[in-house]
Amino acid sequence: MDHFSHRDGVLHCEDLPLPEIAERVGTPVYVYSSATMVRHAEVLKDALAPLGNPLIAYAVKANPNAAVLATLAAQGLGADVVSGGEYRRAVAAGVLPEKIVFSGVGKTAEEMALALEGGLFQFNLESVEEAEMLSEVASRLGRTAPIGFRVNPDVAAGTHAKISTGSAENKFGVPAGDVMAAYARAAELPGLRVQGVAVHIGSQLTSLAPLESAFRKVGALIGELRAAGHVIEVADLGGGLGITYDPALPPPPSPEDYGDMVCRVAKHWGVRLVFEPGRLIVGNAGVLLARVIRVKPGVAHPFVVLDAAMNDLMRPTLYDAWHAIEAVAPHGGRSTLNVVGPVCETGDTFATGREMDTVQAGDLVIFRTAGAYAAAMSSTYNSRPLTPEVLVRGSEMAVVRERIDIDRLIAADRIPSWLAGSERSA
Ligand SMILES: Cc1ncc(COP(=O)(O)O)c(C=O)c1O
Ligand SMILES: N[C@@H](CCCC[NH3+])C(=O)O
Repeated sequence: MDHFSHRDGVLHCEDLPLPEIAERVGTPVYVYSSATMVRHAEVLKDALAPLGNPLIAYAVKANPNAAVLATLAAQGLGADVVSGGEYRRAVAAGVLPEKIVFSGVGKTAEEMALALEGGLFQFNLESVEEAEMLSEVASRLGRTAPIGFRVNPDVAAGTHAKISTGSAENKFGVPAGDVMAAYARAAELPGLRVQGVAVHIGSQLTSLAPLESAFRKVGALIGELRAAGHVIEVADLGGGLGITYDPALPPPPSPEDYGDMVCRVAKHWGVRLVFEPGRLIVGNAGVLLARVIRVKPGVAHPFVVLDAAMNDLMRPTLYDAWHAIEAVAPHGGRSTLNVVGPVCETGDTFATGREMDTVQAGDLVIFRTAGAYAAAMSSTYNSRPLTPEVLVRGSEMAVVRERIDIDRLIAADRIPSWLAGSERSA
């Protein structure tokens, strides 16, 4: 069921008409459906239930809003974090530390200490150098760090090059040929307890084949590691399952298909499985609601200039990503349009030659599938305010991030004293 649908000719989020949100909070604004997030969490839990007691550690980077994290924590989900900031956000929102995995190639000693003191399920390490640093930090704190290495299985994920992580040339993970030596070294380090293995090959994967190939390599590796005397009780299979952006394209595999594949491959590994889904849980639970500032004539097609821009939604310019754009209260016609924002970059283009609802100045539009890697990647480029976020539940709404306005941004800047004699102070 789609929680963003038309009722009486107007798009609603659950039971709330989107124009009401625009009126109360202004535009642009991110709008999230609580019911969609809960349903996605439930569908995934059901799909993975045959695997025993898997840990579903939501990838916080997809949408780190505290209200989103609290919604998912209430569903029993843990968190996959990649920074001290994400760790702190997750814990502050109610995620249990024992359900947190810490990923990422560049954890600092401070971030390691934070997670060791607060507690976590596992560090996913990406190099021997990192293992050595973690052992030192843990020893200094009188703790033992539970670890697994993230292996780079060298499989082509078949996704956009900028979000592919499991090929040999990517910075992520320990190369397959170095994995046994990495575990041997970790076993010697006093501050570490080897417990698992991890893999993650990329995001927005639309085929199960590369995932299955990576997981089979992990299965073989578990056998080799055990034969070498390591205790392997955990396998973290990462995230990456794709979602529908363009309904005209074939749908990605369902969570059920994914669960069946994992069952076939991993059910008898004798480990606790961990999953790190991000986009799958929140991607289709959010839209970006924006207003048309004006429609400007163009040579090939008119330009629809919105009050949202690339600083609010980076995905189109960064990955050539396609997001559905729809009028909130369609007038009935269809047109071929270029949809752009006000930022001074040609890349501030959301769609070129898009056949879509005809719109005029003052109309509201939405970008669908803007729950993941959208608000999370926004900035204040061009001194634009940071877009607020709203969570809807039924006919209730809550502003879950305020608009960070320009006054706050100006107040955060400092003019150094050595400029005191300059013209501006005259
Ligand atoms: C280590 C790790 N885990 C999980 C994810 C979440 O990926 P997705 O949102 O595609 O499920 C990512 C992002 O690619 C990641 O780098
Ligand atoms: N930011 C990317 C996904 C990155 C996944 C993180 N490893 C996107 O919007 O598709």
